[in-house]
Amino acid sequence: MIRVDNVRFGYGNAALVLDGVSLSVAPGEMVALVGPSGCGKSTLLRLVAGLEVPSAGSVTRGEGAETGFVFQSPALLPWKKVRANVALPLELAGKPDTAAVQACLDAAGIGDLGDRYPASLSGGQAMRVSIARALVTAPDILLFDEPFAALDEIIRFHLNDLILGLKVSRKFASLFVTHSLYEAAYLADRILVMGKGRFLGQVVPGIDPALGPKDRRAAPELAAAVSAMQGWLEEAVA
Ligand SMILES: Nc1ncnc2c1ncn2[C@@H]1O[C@H](COP(=O)(O)OP(=O)(O)OP(=O)(O)O)[C@@H](O)[C@H]1O
Repeated sequence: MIRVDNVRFGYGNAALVLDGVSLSVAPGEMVALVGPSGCGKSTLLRLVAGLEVPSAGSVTRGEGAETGFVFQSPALLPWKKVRANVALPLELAGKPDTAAVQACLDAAGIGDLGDRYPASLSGGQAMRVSIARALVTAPDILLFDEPFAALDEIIRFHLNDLILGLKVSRKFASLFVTHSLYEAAYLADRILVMGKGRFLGQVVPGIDPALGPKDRRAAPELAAAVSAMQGWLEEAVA
């Protein structure tokens, strides 16, 4: 669904931010990107979204693939009710669909908040609205850029489980940028560890998908995946 082939990219005449990066994401697969601040994770997402163009190499998405974005800031329009915020991508595409909006509110666990204004929501609820808005066009690809970094840990755990459920029910392919090695191990099928402008290595947690949240968080595979990521990152700074 996503293929990045030997991409090089720099902003303007500045030094290269990405220097020969390749990755692929299969339909329904979630790949996490972790790495130190400034290594180029967000830039890579922008290239995959088509917001930037590589100076060498190529980025391809599945033919006709619909792409959605979830950022750290929910960026809701304060003068519109929750329902209207979620409906916005469909309105902009000229394809209003009230049932799809309600289905996405339900899927995000906020089926009863459609008539509220953003100012009345908690941070976790606002993020759920942002997720519902990203789902409303039934995307084949979802790009997450540190979506839960500003939220407290318990809310973050709930949202992690929401994403795991949606990944199965909505079947999108996704790239998930996070600073949390633990979150990456909990969510992703595969984790790509980045150093400055390039990949250092890959970690496959292999946690049994049948495990419930409590057992998943306690799984030895999760701890092993975090430790493997730490290994790659420490080697890079050594
Ligand atoms: N619009 C821009 N113009 C010029 N340089 C930029 C721009 N955006 C990012 N950069 C630079 O590109 C490099 C990579 O930035 P990027 O935001 O992709 O890193 P990141 O890994 O996502 O960082 P963080 O984890 O802190 O969000 C940094 O040196 C940054 O200063």
